[in-house]
Amino acid sequence: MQKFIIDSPLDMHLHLRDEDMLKLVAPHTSKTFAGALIMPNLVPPVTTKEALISYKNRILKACEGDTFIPYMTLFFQGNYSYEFLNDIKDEIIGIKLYPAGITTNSETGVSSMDVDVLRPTLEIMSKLNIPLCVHGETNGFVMDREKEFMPIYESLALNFPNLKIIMEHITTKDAVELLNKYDNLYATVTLHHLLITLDDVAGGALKPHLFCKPIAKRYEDKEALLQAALNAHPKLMFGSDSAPHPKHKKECCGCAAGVFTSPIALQVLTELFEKYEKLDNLNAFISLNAQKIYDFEPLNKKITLIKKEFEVPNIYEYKNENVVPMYAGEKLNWSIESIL
Ligand SMILES: NC(=O)N[C@@H](CC(=O)O)C(=O)O
Ligand SMILES: [Zn+2]
Ligand SMILES: [Zn+2]
Repeated sequence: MQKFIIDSPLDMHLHLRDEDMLKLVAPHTSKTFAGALIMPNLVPPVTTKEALISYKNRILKACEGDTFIPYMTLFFQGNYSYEFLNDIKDEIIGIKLYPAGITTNSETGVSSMDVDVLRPTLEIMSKLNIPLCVHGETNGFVMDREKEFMPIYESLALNFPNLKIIMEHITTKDAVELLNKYDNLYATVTLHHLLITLDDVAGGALKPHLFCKPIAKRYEDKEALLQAALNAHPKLMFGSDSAPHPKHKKECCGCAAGVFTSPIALQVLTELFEKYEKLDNLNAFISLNAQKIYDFEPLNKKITLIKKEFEVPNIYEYKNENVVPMYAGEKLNWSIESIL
């Protein structure tokens, strides 16, 4: 096959940051994606209606000229009232919960994952039909953090059967298996976790641009994620978790966690699904599943990919900001031909 059309791609887990970094990275998503779920971990995090609407407007401005919907999220706090959530519910697609200190800009996240502590807010969310997106890691041993979080997902799923729970950026076989156990559990998976294991990050010379949370795991985990994605598991959505940090914060002592993949995501996914002869499932994985899970209005943006070499730039820059993409300087087999 020489050409492939992706219908209304959606990125259901995206970090756009703010100010010049927002202006630098947003167009890399808004040109080629129909919409994206925007993470709220700014400094300070997005916790008020005012902050949310003004952030949405800054995003729309950074994406000017593109047909693109930013689906906004609120940063979970245990003290949101029914009135507050009822008032903001039409502005948001979900609320993102971070255990405190577990990842970039999560210091003000929740300090307890006890269901009874979280119950008041989660009951309001169930009633108002607001999905819960979760960064599911404990603070245990780094390779076991997601696995150790599985009982927490189970107890959330059991205690709040009417709450849609999205396990964000899953990285383990255990999480894939849990998807099939509870009706109200869903998940996103990134591009990089379909491609790399811990070996690619730290098995040879350390690769800071592949360092992210949750850390890439074992071969069998990658394999389970890949099979679920290639077969367009109906409860799994594409969420790039494209998480830009400036080069000096990646290539240093104390490397920030996050992989920047927005400019290469569609090309690499096409190559991957083609390699396994699963291109027929790509539109479900990258768009239809999310539309069903989140109940979207119909979308219409067609991206034509062509089998033609694309050399990934070494760095993207705007004013004083810069960011190094995954596969910097390398050649990909597919390029974006046109956008309609
Ligand atoms: N994934 C990451 O490694 N980093 C994300 C935060 C997150 O999604 O956990 C970021 O905001 O930089
Ligand atoms: Zn996260
Ligand atoms: Zn993220």
